[in-house]
Amino acid sequence: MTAKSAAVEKVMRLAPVIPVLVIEDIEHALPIAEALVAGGLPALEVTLRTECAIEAIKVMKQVPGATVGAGTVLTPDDLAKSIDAGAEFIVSPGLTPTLGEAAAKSGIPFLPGTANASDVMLALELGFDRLKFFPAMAAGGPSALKAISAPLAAAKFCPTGGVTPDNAPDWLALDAVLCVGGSWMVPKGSPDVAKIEATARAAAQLGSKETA
Ligand SMILES: O=C(O)C(=O)C[C@H](O)[C@H](O)COP(=O)(O)O
Repeated sequence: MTAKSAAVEKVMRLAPVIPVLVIEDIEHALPIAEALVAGGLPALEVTLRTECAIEAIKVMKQVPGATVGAGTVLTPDDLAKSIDAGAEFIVSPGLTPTLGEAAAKSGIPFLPGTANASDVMLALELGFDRLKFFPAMAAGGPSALKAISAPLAAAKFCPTGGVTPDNAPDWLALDAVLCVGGSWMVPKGSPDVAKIEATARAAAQLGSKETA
């Protein structure tokens, strides 16, 4: 494993699933984070897709046991804002040299997005080998990732995008997969915390990868 990716691997091994969160109302941030952590999913990815996302990162960090990261980080500016808010890891749907260099310079655990062999080769060139595979199902599903990782065995992945409780076991069965990401635990709208906790608990049982 590369030195740059060691810290993000720790985040990937916290649980089999990283919930991908779109927080529309800041009042939802705390109850959602509490329910997910109580259900056994401590790593939380707050996407920078909504106005209150940065505030939501700050709020969720107050939950004991939560490891809160920023998702949909597209630019060095997004990266800086996320770090200022206290994000503990960074997820991006893709990878550019500019973003990769900024993330490396900051030293924050970084999970860049890749969708094909060339993306993975760029990530490896930049020193990252713990990667998001996005959009996981649309990019070909488990068979595509299996094929990509045959010649690029140094890379390990968090497939995200179209992952469901039904197909997650197929992903988690791959040697190249350390965890998956998904939004299914937290549907849109006012949070039903009991339901979120129960869905999180089921997700946490999906089969975690022990540290080798
Ligand atoms: O926002 C980002 O940074 C992304 O890369 C996209 C998200 O990871 C997916 O949209 C989650 O996918 P679903 O679980 O299918 O909802």
